[in-house]
Amino acid sequence: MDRHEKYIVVAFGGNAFQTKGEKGTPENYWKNAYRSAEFLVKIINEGYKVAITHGNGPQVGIIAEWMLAGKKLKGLEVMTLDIAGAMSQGWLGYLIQQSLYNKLQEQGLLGKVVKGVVTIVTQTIVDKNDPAFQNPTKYIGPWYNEEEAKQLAKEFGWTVKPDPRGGWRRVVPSPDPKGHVEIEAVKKLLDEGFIVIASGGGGIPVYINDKGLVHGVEAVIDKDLAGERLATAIGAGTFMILTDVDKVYLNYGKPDQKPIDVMTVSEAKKFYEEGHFKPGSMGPKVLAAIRFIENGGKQAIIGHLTQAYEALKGKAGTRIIPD
Ligand SMILES: NC(=O)OP(=O)(O)O
Repeated sequence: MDRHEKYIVVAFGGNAFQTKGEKGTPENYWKNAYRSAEFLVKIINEGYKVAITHGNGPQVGIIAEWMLAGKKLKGLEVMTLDIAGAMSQGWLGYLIQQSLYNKLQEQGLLGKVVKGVVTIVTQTIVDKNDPAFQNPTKYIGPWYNEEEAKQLAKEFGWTVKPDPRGGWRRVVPSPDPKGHVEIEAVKKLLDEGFIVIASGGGGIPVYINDKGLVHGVEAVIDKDLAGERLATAIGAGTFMILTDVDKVYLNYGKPDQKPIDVMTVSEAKKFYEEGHFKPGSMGPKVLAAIRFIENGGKQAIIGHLTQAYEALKGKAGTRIIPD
């Protein structure tokens, strides 16, 4: 596939909305969304056509808990996890959409550099027989202590596991994304000069039946793996994954940890197979980067949200490039 040098997919991690130790108040969500928008504006101002995706792990779990609270207090019905995923796309998409619109407006870029910002409720196709449905691995919602987590598991039939980052959390199935139902709309809007927020939270997991009809399934897809599908499908030259660490590291967290500035896709695969990158953390990010390059992408970048612009210029983050 032809690659468009100036098309870029940017994947926002959790710190785009909430930073460590901070309460999840609306004020904090807005503050962080505006901060994230600021980094994007610098990239947009250089003529990049930007599609944005984002995580939803904490929020989709919180939505599920709000529903359970509503059931307990008022007997309200609980929606399924795919519907909770759709809600999270609206919640987080709205925050990015409005903050980015306002930043572009303030800087006189709206109507000149871009026509507008739009969020697409995006459905991500998975295989309904994906073995991931039998082995929940995706952490969602808040962190608990072991006792609380086990009590909630008993009460609501959840699966809970210790999180390598500390504490215990609910885990749900996370099937491998294949593509997006709305991809042609994403391409059209980008070509027409809109900034597009798509595949939020990895997209709403759906399968397509033998009549070609779409149906939701209960899961949460990894946003970086789904972001790769998006970046490859639109022919983006660059796929940038923004998180809360400055670079990819070998032996991360150990006394001999070593930051990586640049690695070829073969080197990335070797390190991945050697187990340098933790599942549920750097693992899927590096895997998404490997897939992007193997599918014809020019560069994948993994770096800190606040260094997005510098990373795009090769002055920060880790670049994964073809051999
Ligand atoms: N869906 C998803 O991958 O979300 P997080 O990145 O927040 O875990």
